[in-house]
Order: sequence, then structure tokens, then C-alpha cells
Amino acid sequence: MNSIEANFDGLVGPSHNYAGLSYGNVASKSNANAVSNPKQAALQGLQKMKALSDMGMTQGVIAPQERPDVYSLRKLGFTGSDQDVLIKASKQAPAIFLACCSASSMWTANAATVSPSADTADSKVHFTPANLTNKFHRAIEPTVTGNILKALFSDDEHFSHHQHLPENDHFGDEGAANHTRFCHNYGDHGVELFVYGKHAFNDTLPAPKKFPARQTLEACEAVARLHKLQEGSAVFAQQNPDVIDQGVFHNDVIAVGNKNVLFYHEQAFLDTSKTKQDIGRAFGAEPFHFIEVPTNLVGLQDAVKSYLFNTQLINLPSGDMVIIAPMECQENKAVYSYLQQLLASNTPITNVHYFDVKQSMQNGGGPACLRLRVVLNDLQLAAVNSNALMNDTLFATLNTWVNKHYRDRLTASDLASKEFLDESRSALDELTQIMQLGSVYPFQQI
Ligand SMILES: N=C(N)NCCC[C@H](NC(=O)CCC(=O)O)C(=O)O
Repeated sequence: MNSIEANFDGLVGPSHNYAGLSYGNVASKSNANAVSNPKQAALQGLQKMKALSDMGMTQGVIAPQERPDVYSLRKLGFTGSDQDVLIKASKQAPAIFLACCSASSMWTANAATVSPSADTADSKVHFTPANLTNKFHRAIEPTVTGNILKALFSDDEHFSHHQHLPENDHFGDEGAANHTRFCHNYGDHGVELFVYGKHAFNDTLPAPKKFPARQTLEACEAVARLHKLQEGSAVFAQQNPDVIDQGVFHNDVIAVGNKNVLFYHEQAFLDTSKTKQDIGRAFGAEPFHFIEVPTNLVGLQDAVKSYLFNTQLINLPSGDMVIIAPMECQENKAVYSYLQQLLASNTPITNVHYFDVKQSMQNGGGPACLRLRVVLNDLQLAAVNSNALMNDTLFATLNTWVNKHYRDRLTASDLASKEFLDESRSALDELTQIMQLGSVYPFQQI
């Protein structure tokens, strides 16, 4: 049976804004308080999805979350009507209020970890929503993420959904942003690489000193157990703590893998040779390509600014392996010349396509952050909610929907109005009908 790797991108929500919420994420902090353009952000995301679909890729859409999140604010003691809650919170606790308004669920690489059925003991595709405990604005995502994933992958003959890990820093889990999979063909048994920032239960081992390690080894191991991965097919590697301290808050900011390729920066891992050995041993005899980018060609700051590694490494239906990169890689001299050199050298990577996802980039979210990879065989693909799969009709419908509901300018003060809340809820209500998701949002469940 044929298997493909689908990409499910997060549709940017109507509240997309720059609130400087992510300590350790340089772009988020440096663009705090900038005026955002949610309409442009959503349209940029849709353009990328459509372009990948036009390249022959299977492209899905993951709906955004309901924001402002009035329910979290109520849990924190704000009372009255929804409007009262928003006004009180925005005045009395502006930072908490903004955290409850983030459109951060757009970065679906952090939505969940997904293991294809070829890797799991029960031959089902396993999903564990990420608990995202390290940042409050993200820690309020996993329950609705789980609802949306179940609405897209509902058939329990094929799909197995787990509860997110316990909500504690010891089990901090950021999902697929710290997970990549290697295989020969997508339908073959693969090797899943889990990358962590620290050991939660042993604080004598290396860990970053300045910025937080958002993912723990213990969280990675728990996900591998839940997904029933076979012995030897999960590899665990520690991220270099020094690069976390320089703004590499997820492994997908410094490394990306696909099939028999790992594309990574020289400084990505704490112990590069052990990481390579472990992957090589698990992968077996077939040739594997470690494409290591040396610091003298691309410095760490250039890698972080351009998001060279937050690129999608995909196989087109023709078999060609290509990079989907943000425009920032074309604009950065060192990175662009490295990529030109890479294409001229003898690796499986044959082309680079550049996309404008600037609205997302300014919050530290590149092309790879915006997508969740899901390997599916023909039967599983047929069981996916087809209203979430990109095609000409869905593209046109979603463009019209965005143009109808989204603002092209949003500041913190706009977010506290009842008008904005009503606008967002009516947009999401219409979206659940377009995508036939059912009542996934709290405002639809009251
Ligand atoms: N690397 C991956 N896979 N994802 C990128 C996530 C970016 C996100 N930024 C934010 O949440 C910023 C929101 C703000 O500041 O308004 C984060 O730090 O979690």
C-alpha cells in the first residue's frame, strides 16, 4: 500500500498579534508590541499551503483556537459577562490578558507528536498533543488541539489519540518541533528522533543556563512509550544547551530531517558523534546523509535569524527532495550562498522554494513551525476529514472567509473589545461548518 507524508498547517487565527510572550525566542521578544496584520498572516499561510498542494503534496489545514480565551481568564478569578472579564483582565493583568489572546496555535509543529502506523506496535497512527507547559499562552492549547485532531482523524480503527502529558515542567513537551523521523519509504518502519533540552529528574547533567529548555528527556520517553514504538526505533538526543541559550528554543530551529537525510547545524547537538552513531545504528545498512552546516559558513545568529533549519524538507511526488524556506534565507547573504553551494553539491536535496511567511516569522515561526507532519497510507488518508484537505475549492473558500472576518491591523487595545470577541467567534463558528469539525470550541459547547 502507498504511504505519503501529509503536512497539516495551522490556519492563523484572527487574533494574531505580537505580545513578546516567548522568553528565549528572540523574534518574539524583539517584535513585542509591533502592530500585526492577521489578515495578511492568514493569507500568507494559505498561499504556502496551496503552493505545496499544487506541487502534488497532500496538504491539510488545522483550525485555529478560540481567542481571547475567556475561560482561562475566568479560572484566574475574572468574573462577570465576557466583556467584563476582558476589560478587567486587560486593565488589572495586561500580561496575562495578552497571553490569553495569542494566536500561537498556528505553529502546529507544536500541536502534537505523531507516530506513523509503520512504527507502532498496534499499527495505528498515534497522536499526543503537546502540553507546552513552559509558556502560559501555549499551555492553554492542548485540550482544544486534541478536540481538533480528533475531528480530523476520527476513525479509531486507524487513529489513536492520547491525552497530553502531565502539565508540569518535568514533562514539558513541545511536540513535533523536537521530533523527526527517518525512513526509506514513508510506509516503511522508521526511526524516530526525539530531541530534548534537559533531564528533568537529574539536575547535575548539562542544561541551558539562560533560556529555558522547553522539552525534557522524560517527556520524550513518555511519548515513545505511549506510541508503542518498537525497541531500538526511538533515538533520544540532547540539544546543545549553549544554542538554547542563544535563542534556539526548539530543535526545529537548528535541524530538520526527512527520509534518509538529517540537515543540521554543527552546534545543534550536545554530542554530535553519538547522535550520528545512534541514528546510523537504528537506521541500518542503507546509506544515510548527515548534512552538517559548519559554523564558519553559517554562524549561529544567521541560522536563527534566517531560519535556515526551520525549513520543510519534503519529497515531491517526483521523488525529488526539496527545501521549503522562508524568504529570509534568500535575503541573508551567508545563508543564500550556502544554499546555492548545497544545491551544487552531491546530496539528495535538489531545489529550494522560498515563501513569504513574514507575519509568522516575526513571532519566531518559520515554514516548519507552521506544519504538522502526518504519514498516512491510502486507507488512513481516505479516513481523514476531507474538508480539511487543501484543494482549489477549499483555498478559495478560506481566502473568502479570511477576507470577510479578519482585520488588517491589530494592536493590544483592540483585543479587549466585545466587538473583537464576537467577530472572532462568528469567524470560527463559520469555519467549523466549512471544515465540518463539529463543536470543537468552548463557546460552542455552552
Ligand atoms: N519552532 C516551532 N516549531 N514553533 C515556533 C513557535 C513560536 C512561538 N512564538 C510565540 O508564541 C510568540 C507569541 C508572541 O510573542 O506574541 C513560541 O515561542 O512557542
